[in-house]
Amino acid sequence: MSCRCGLVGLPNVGKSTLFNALTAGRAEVAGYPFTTINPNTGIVPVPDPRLATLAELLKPPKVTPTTIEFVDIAGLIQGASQGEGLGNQFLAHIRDVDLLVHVVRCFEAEDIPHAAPSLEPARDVEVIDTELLLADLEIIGRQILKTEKAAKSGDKKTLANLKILQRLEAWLNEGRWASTLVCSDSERERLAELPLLTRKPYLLVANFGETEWHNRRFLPALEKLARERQVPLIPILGELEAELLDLPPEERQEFLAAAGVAESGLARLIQASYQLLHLITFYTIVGPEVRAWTAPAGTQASRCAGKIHSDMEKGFIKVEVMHFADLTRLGSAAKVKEAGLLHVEGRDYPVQDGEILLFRFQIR
Ligand SMILES: Nc1ncnc2c1ncn2[C@@H]1O[C@H](COP(=O)(O)OP(=O)(O)OP(=O)(O)O)[C@@H](O)[C@H]1O
Ligand SMILES: [Mg+2]
Repeated sequence: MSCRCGLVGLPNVGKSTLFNALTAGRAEVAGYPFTTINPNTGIVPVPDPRLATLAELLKPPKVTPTTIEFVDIAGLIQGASQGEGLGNQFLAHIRDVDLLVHVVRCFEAEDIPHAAPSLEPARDVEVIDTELLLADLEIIGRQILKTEKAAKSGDKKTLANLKILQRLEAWLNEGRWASTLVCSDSERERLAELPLLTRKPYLLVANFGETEWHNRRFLPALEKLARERQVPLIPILGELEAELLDLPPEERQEFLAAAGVAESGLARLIQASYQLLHLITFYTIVGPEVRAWTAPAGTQASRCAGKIHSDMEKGFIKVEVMHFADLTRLGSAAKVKEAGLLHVEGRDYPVQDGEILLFRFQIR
């Protein structure tokens, strides 16, 4: 399923710190570059107010949130696309993820070396983004060479391929991202076959120290950049949030509030990632368990059943559907049915975000 979020950025910007804060994990964190070499992977529960409301209403013994996966990747440096650092190897790890979470350092610390002569987050973002663009340009360049040879035959489809590749090359050369190139469906399909980094959904995380959080020194430049690029920007006190993990959740909130943070940046990051991946949440209420599940928007009911159990997909008969909003407004499944708001759908039904599903199936 498509929901792997990769933490990328320069070395020593706090990727592993953030990963640990997200996953309550124990990835190695240290004040020297390239601490992380092999990617760390962790499964993270998705904070979900609707699930909390269902739990409150139905009081089931067991409540299971849905999850999303984060991958802590090694730091990239300038020249990575040319093999600097562990260059291409790290880029390969980035190709494996579905979403790029670009972590940028917004904390001064003399004892923690920075990959650039000064701390300038907006420029640091450009350094990494340029490497991603260059890596894509290399792929496109190779494809163009190959396609040019093949196009000599005059084959129409090959000529069309060549055209979109050349258009994308010019676009990337202007510093723009493959994801923003306007193209036809068939062109999009062609580009989807290539392992391009700049086609992936992308968001920026600004990892602040407490001093910088309060003086807001780096924020305006990053906000401007995020606006221009039309990407979400999530400011976060990464180290503080990682340290608070040892405390019970209520106390965490108190500490964050004391540091001037209204809402945990981690929760915002998880939710933003979820949205960018165009995922929906559906719910099941079976026996003692209320559970949230994730699927890409538009997934058919039988495929959703398959996420729960392959037998449910194979033996799918129908699905009874009600909406979260109706259940919480009316208070019980019986009342939803009485009001005529429970509908029965077949295997091709595209499941909507917030629906509560009861699958009917036979074991074959
Ligand atoms: N918000 C922050 N404020 C202050 N220090 C921080 C913050 N976030 C991380 N650090 C410190 O920065 C150092 C580098 O952190 P970390 O190992 O998480 O970076 P990384 O990006 O994973 O590095 P690498 O690319 O080498 O794996 C650590 O000493 C960590 O404690
Ligand atoms: Mg690391």
